[in-house]
Amino acid sequence: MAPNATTDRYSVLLPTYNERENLPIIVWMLVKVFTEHKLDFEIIVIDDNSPDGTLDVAKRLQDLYGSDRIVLRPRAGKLGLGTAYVHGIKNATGNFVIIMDADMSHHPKFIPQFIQKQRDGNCDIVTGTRYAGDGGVYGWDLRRKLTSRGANVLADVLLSPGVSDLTGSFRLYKKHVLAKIIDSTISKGYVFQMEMMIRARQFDYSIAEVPITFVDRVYGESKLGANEIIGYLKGLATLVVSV
Ligand SMILES: Nc1nc2c(ncn2[C@@H]2O[C@H](COP(=O)(O)OP(=O)(O)O[C@H]3O[C@H](CO)[C@@H](O)[C@H](O)[C@@H]3O)[C@@H](O)[C@H]2O)c(=O)[nH]1
Ligand SMILES: [Mg+2]
Repeated sequence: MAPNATTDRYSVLLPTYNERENLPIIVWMLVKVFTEHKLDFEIIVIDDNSPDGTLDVAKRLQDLYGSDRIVLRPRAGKLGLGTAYVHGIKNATGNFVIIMDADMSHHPKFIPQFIQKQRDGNCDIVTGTRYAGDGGVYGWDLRRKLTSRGANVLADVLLSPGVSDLTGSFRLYKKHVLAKIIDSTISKGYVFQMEMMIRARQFDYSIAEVPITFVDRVYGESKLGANEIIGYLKGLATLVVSV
């Protein structure tokens, strides 16, 4: 079902590190979806001084689409995914914030479903899930599938927040809800997404799920290396002790 037009504004946070091929395509897809559904939006690009010149591409997109639609929030170096969201939300003008990857693994076609779901239940958070309903993952090798499943199961067993995809990062938040959750988080890297759900449950925010298909990137490479996996495990251990 397509959401109706309202005065709502959606701020999309796109963290980028070496995404020069992907950025123009994802931005075009986002503009198309929001325009077709007559929804007000801005796209905030948080680039960490990518060596491949992603920021130059972002500047050209800003010239093309306008600075009310494309907002640049660059940082001086690679400071991690968790803090990129924190940085990106600072000047967000929407009353809703959508967090998603810039490499098209998160397809903008799901956004109207997120919005409809949010409106149906006036939910605080809508989270995409690869691990319920029609959700799924395409293009990952067995090692990556096991890593993702393992990370989810481990977090679920240790912290039980009742969300089927704890490490997913395609989500819609009421902005004041996201700001409050961010204020209470301690994680810096990929574990940030998981901690967000734990904090949301602690604050008793309502969370709805939308099944999504996650398709592995075509251009560029994942930044989730061994260091991030070790960081995830350390972050999880810290959370288990602290919550
Ligand atoms: N600014 C910034 N962006 C970053 C950084 N690290 C990664 N990104 C951006 O964050 C997005 C996700 O990074 P990927 O490297 O493509 O992640 P992935 O391996 O596909 O992992 C996906 O699945 C994980 C769970 O299984 C998720 O936890 C993760 O968020 C992501 O959705 C991309 O847009 C990428 O450019 C960073 O340090 N800084
Ligand atoms: Mg990716």
